[in-house]
Amino acid sequence: MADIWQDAMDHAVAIARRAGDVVREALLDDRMVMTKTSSVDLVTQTDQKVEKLIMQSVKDKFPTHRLIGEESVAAGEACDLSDAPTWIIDPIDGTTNFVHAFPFVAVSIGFSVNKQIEFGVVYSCLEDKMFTARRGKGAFCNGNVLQVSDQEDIRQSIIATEFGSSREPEAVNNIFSSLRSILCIPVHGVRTAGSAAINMCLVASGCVEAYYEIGIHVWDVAAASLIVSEAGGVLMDVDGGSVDLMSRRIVAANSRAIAERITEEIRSFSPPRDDAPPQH
Ligand SMILES: O=P(O)(O)OC[C@@]1(O)O[C@H](CO)[C@@H](O)[C@@H]1O
Ligand SMILES: [Mg+2]
Ligand SMILES: [Mg+2]
Repeated sequence: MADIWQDAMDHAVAIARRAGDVVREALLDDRMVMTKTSSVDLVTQTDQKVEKLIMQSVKDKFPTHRLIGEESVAAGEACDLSDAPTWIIDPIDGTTNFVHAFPFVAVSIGFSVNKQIEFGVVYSCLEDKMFTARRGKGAFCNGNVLQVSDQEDIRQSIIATEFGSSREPEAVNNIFSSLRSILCIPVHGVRTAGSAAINMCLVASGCVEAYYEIGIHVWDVAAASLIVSEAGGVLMDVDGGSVDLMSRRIVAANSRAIAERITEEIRSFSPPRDDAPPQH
C-alpha cells in the first residue's frame, strides 16, 4: 500500500539537505550573533533564513499543512500542536556550535499527524549525516540501519545532557545536582554535543546509552524522538511517566531500565510548557 506521507518525507530530506548547504556556506561568512532569552541563548540571521527557506518550501508544496518553527515562535507565533499535519522545525539545533564552528549543527524537521510523529529528519550538516525515521519503518543514518546500544548496565554507560541557556544560579545548581548524581552512579562518562537532536541521534546510533534534559523545546526533539524509538529506544518523562513532547522534559534511552535509573537521579522541575498561553 502506498505511503501517503512518503512525498512529504522525501521533501523533508531534500529541504534539510538544501538547508545544510546554506548553513555550511554561512560558516564562511561573519556570523552576526543576536540573543533571545539570555546572553547565551543565541540566534543568527542564518537560523532565520533557514527557517524561512524550509517553511516557504512546505507552504508551496503542502499548503494545507501547519507549521511550528523555533524562530517563528520566538517572534510571537503560537506553538499549538493540533491533529492537523504539522511540520515541527528547528532550523539550526546547535546555534552556539554554529557560531563557534563546533561541528555538531543540525537541521531538525519533525512531522506530526493527530499529534503522532509520522517521520523525523535530523541532518547533522557539518558531519554530513542524514538521520531519518518513518513510523514503523526503522531509523537510518545515510541509509544505514540504526540500533540503540545493548548495554544493560548503567555503570558501563555514557549519558548525554545539556546545560541549557539559563545562567541563573538556582537553575544551574539544579542542573549540576542532577549531573553530579548521575555521574556518581557511577557512569563511564557524561557528554554534551550542544544539540538535543544530535544527542538523541547518538542514542539511536548506540554511541551513548541515554540523553536527558529539562528545558528543551518540541522543535529540538520532535524529529529525533521518532529516530530514537524506531532504533529500538525508549522515551520517558523525567519523572518516569509517558513522554510529552510539549512539556520541555525528556529522557531518551536504549532501554526502559536505564531510562528509569536516570529518572531516579534527576531533580525534576516543570518549565512553562511549549503550548502554555503567552505570559503578558
Ligand atoms: O537554540 P538551539 O541551537 O536550537 O538549541 C540548542 C540546544 O542545545 O539548546 C537546548 C537547551 O539546552 C538544547 O536542548 C538544544 O539542542
Ligand atoms: Mg534547538
Ligand atoms: Mg534552533
